Amino acid sequence: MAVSVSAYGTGAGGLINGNNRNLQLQQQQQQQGLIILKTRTLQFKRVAVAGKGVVVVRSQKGGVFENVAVINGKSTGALKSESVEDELARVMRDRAGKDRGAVRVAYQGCPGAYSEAAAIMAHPGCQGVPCKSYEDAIWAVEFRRADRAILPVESTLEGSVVRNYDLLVHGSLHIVQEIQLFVHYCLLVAPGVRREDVRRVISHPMALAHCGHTLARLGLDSAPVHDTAGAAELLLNDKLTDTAAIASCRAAEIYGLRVVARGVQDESWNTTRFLVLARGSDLPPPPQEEEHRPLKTSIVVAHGGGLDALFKVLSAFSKRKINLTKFEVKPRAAALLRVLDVNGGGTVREFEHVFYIDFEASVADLNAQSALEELREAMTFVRVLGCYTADSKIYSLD
Ligand SMILES: O=C(O)C(=O)Cc1ccccc1
Repeated sequence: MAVSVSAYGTGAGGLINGNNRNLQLQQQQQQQGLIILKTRTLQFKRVAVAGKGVVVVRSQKGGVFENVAVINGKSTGALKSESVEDELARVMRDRAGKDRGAVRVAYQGCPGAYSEAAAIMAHPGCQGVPCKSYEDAIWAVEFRRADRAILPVESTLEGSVVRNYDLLVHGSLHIVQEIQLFVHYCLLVAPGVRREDVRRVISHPMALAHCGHTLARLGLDSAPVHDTAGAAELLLNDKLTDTAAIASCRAAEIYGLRVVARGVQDESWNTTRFLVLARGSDLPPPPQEEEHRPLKTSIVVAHGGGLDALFKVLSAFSKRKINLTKFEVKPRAAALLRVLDVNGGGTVREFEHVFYIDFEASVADLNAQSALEELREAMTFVRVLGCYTADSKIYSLD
């Protein structure tokens, strides 16, 4: 009987030793606010200590989740599922109020997703806030359910994740940090499934793209799902016996899956870049120039078209010897950039021609200010998305 957990622990250290029917729990591992538990009779995915004593454990019978126990003396009968969720939400809110230390980082996916790992890399000890979509991760920060959001925005193999750039440009959050990862993928199966039983693979679209040649060589079909860790969870919940998930080793641990292959990515040098976003009202102090970690500024430029636009933008930087690390022409097929033109009497204007640019200088640098001023005169719309320390290191993630 697969068991899952409905909320995210804060690693409050509150070890659960509740004796509840089959639920003799013992702590196995504590990671970054997660307590991985196993029991003799039940394979827990994860049991969250949402606050003092309130732990919810769910079982799934025929696809229907029900709460089999709530530790701390309250029997399941006393709690209907929605009240359990409400109680958890209340406890989590209380804890969030008390536990100001842990930065809450919203990410798209389930615990064990690569974005969660990137969040922990960016903010060690952070509290992950799993979200159903990238939009939800951004809304979580907008509505103060999280302090930061982390989004994958490009990879060397696949280029930019245009829809995430669009989310960034259309939203009001600012880039405060970048982190680059070598993402190394594993092939996971549910317990009892053999490698030779696998006919297809499910995972996040970007993970499938990064492993495309490997999957073709293995003769495996593939289907995109929500996220890599969500794919791992699906194997267990739907008892899939002919399907594998491309996900992390950590997802295998959390969801009790077996790793049948490691390093299934096509190119181990492939790098995925994540951006960390914050509310404008909550920006960290402006980054200081450090010798080995130059500053970077990201901007978006929209214009009315014309071949000279490209020349004007490039010359504004080149004549000031400002190095560009990214120059992306937003694909025409993607949604138009729609902005409220406050200078134009508050009219909404739509732009078909948009450049995403990163340059190596602080937005406060006078030389950069001069280049931005020239762009503002020549272009219709220029917005600074953020100024942050360039991360020259590339971390490895399994
Ligand atoms: O699905 C995940 O695990 C994500 O966090 C998205 C993702 C997928 C592949 C590489 C980097 C991020």
